[in-house]
Amino acid sequence: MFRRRLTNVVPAAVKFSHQHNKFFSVEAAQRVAPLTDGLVQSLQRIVGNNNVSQAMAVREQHGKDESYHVCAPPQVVAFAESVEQVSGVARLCNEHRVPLIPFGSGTGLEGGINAIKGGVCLDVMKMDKILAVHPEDFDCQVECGVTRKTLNNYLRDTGLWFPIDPGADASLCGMCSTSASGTNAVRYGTMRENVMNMEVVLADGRVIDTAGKDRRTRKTSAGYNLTNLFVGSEGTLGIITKATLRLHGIPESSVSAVCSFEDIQAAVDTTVQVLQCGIPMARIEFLDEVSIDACNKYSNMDMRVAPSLFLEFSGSPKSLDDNAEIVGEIVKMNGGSDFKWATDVDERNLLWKTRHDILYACMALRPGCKPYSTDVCVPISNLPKVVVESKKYIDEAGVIGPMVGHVGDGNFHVFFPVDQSNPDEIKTVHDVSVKMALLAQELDGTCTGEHGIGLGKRELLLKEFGETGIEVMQQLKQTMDPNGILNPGKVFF
Ligand SMILES: Cc1cc2c(cc1C)N(C[C@H](O)[C@H](O)[C@H](O)COP(=O)(O)OP(=O)(O)OC[C@H]1O[C@@H](n3cnc4c(N)ncnc43)[C@H](O)[C@@H]1O)c1[nH]c(=O)[nH]c(=O)c1N2
Ligand SMILES: CC(C)CC(=O)C(=O)O
Ligand SMILES: [Mn+2]
Repeated sequence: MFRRRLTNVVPAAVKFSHQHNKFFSVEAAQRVAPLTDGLVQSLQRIVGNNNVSQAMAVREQHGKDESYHVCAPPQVVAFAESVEQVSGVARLCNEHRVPLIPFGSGTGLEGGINAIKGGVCLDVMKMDKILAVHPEDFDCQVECGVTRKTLNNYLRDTGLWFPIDPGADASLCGMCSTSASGTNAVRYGTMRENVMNMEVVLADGRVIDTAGKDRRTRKTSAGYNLTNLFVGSEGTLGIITKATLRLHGIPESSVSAVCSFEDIQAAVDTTVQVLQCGIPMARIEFLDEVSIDACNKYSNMDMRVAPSLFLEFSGSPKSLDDNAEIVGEIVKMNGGSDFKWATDVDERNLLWKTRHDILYACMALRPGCKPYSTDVCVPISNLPKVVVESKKYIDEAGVIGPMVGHVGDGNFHVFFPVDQSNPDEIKTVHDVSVKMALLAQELDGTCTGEHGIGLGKRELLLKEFGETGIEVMQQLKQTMDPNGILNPGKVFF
């Protein structure tokens, strides 16, 4: 049979292995078996001719996310329009032992969609229907391509919203697959707490509902928790085609504020004390002085350039006043000042848009660079130590590393703007990132609170779980995907 060779044109790139402390080229990992014309034709039969593309521009667009990980294009991109098509593509790839990579909105930060072993990228964004909203039960069901902003626009007149808010307008099933969260997690939890059920296509094309068909209960004791097995599985165990999500009532009133501190210790101590007092914060986000400076420039703001907290209170007007007063006292006790209140909706939206755009503000500090981001999360009482030590690591390494954090969850990020083509630079920031993660792990924390493992944190996962823990995960993977077709090379080596 005639075989067409689809070469993977991958820019010279490096992948760092700290186990062996050396660099090796991603290109080596990219030498993959060619796809047959027959397989491409079968794909066209399943999803339609117009939904299969081998154009280089389309492949490159699907071979990278928003991070510094170098583009690794799939050999072909297929666009699915129904669960039957997703199932057909999975069955085909499984029969032919071809890698299959689910693709949402491509906003991930750990190289989760990069096709490091070639294969078929399955873009599911055309499956974008909001299937049901049950306002009386506070839940809804969406197809995988619906984004969080589309859902919230749709819900606008219901008095309900879906609060999980990664800065990007990500697909809701991509968010399930990375266990995403954001600035509202301190009040509403992460994707884990807000997904009730999912329809998932398995590697061999079978379709399951993780909590049983049409189940949408607040609680369940029925069998194993398959829903939470798939949340955070990063496309390695199945393709999520629908999600049933919890909704929440829009609070009666909200007010936001910014306040600043002399040093980062004071800002983070304030956070810990506020939470320990049991104040039900709607949001509490930390930005260091480098981030504030970047925001001022990018978002045209005039905040004092100092370590700061962005706060939000919500609830009844009376509870807002009471809580804001207590927090004000704690801020003052820690030497904080310069409270700026945002009461009307436009002012509040501007403040949170500034926060959500921070990645782009920080990237503007070094135009042309890409973000390498850290994501450690620790028990709240250990947060001050990890933040302060991390700042020292950044300063010692002499790199640009703005810090921002969902500190109410014990989670924060450093964004390093890096030149993707400079291995020395990547190694320098990687070393800082590993030191931070090891410290967090030592202090009962995790290397990733919300971005996932992808390509970038596989060795840290081994550290976090130990060999037996990883072995159990690999046994699960082997059971569910015996031919290893689903997003190979992610989460584990
Ligand atoms: C500016 C900005 C700001 C933020 C963030 C990004 C950016 C660009 N993020 C990260 C990102 O938005 C988050 O990881 C999303 O969950 C990714 O969703 P996508 O749909 O883009 O998945 P994307 O397409 O990038 O895929 C990510 C992973 O999920 C898998 N996948 C995607 N769809 C799937 C499906 N239907 N079934 C199975 N697997 C699937 C992919 O294979 C891949 O492994 C983030 N995150 C966060 O948690 N908190 C934050 O604060 C932010 N902030
Ligand atoms: C670190 C990032 C790039 C995005 C993020 O998670 C955030 O802004 O909170
Ligand atoms: Mn974040």
